[in-house]
Amino acid sequence: MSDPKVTIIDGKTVAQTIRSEIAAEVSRLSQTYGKVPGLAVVIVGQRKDSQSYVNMKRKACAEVGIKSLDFDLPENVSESDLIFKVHELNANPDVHGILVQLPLPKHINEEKILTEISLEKDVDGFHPLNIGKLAMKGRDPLFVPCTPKGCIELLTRHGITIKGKNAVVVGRSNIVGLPVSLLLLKEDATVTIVHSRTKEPESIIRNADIIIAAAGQPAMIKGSWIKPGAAVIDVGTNAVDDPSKKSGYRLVGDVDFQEACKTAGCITPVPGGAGPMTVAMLLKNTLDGAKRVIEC
Ligand SMILES: NC(=O)C1=CN([C@@H]2O[C@H](COP(=O)(O)OP(=O)(O)OC[C@H]3O[C@@H](n4cnc5c(N)ncnc54)[C@H](OP(=O)(O)O)[C@@H]3O)[C@@H](O)[C@H]2O)C=CC1
Ligand SMILES: Nc1nc(=O)c2c([nH]1)NC[C@@H]1CN(c3ccc(C(=O)N[C@@H](CCC(=O)O)C(=O)O)cc3)C=[N+]21
Repeated sequence: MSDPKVTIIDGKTVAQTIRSEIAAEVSRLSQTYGKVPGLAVVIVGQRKDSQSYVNMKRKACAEVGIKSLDFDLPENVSESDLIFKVHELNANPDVHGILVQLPLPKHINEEKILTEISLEKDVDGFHPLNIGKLAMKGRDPLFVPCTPKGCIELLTRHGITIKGKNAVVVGRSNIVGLPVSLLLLKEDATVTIVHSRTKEPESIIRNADIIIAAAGQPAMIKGSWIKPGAAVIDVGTNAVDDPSKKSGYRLVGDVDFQEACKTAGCITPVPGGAGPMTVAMLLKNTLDGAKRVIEC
């Protein structure tokens, strides 16, 4: 049993609310201008997890009225053919957002591909210039990466103040840990980043008012590492074997959820926390990108 004082942050419900708001805006655009936002999703190869994420995005687009265009390229596609595809999408006026699903196969230079995506269509917010602006004081990127944006949205929609708080981010990847740290800093938190070389992570995490876990390590953060009352956003999405499930696995976060519920003030579950928010923020970024073009 969890402590009755803990609030479970229901990302699925918040995401659903945001999706309804987006659907209303899409319908307004469609009625006023006869145009709808378009999202192009490029996927290279047959990774099962990538296919499943892309399916979720496709379904979410359909639900809010965003037109989704899917491009499945073979695992052995050349870097130049992938760049050609990106350029084609950059030039396509029906496309307002371009997402190239990561990770890419080893023979393709990820940085090169992400740099080729038009800044105005970079709905993942992974273009180096968008990330650079996120890192700089007084600059605003055109797009903020979806998972980090979703984490902040979950905190603010639950009335959790970020300003002046000690925030600890576990992980420093380009797609989650680093951008969420930059975003928390922009929101005036005091930010510490824990990574695989950090000595004594427990004592650092124990000092956190806000914990963002994005290490990809199942249940590595124990209940005893959490300061009483802390807000915990668990981005980790780890598949662990579970023979009792039809799929043979279940998803767990980076935080030991059962234990953490005894100490945390509020916490996101996995699944149903940060994941659905990522998809909602992708739709929001696509809508915002489309509005900049359609309403100009
Ligand atoms: N819910 C969602 O929307 C999303 C969920 N995810 C999930 O989030 C998790 C992280 O993803 P991603 O950022 O892409 O992963 P990466 O593997 O790219 O990065 C993991 C980061 O965690 C650090 N790390 C690894 N082990 C430890 C440890 N024992 N202690 C402290 N830090 C550690 C690594 O440190 P170092 O840099 O030193 O190697 C690295 O910075 C995964 O479970 C992924 O599935 C990811 C994207 C979106
Ligand atoms: N260019 C790019 N952009 C990304 O944003 C991106 C990417 N590449 N590569 C992979 C990661 C991972 N990611 C997730 C999105 C949604 C859920 C999600 O909705 N998860 C559900 C569960 C899903 C399930 O049941 O399988 C949940 O947590 O409730 C998870 C993970 C986006 N990523």
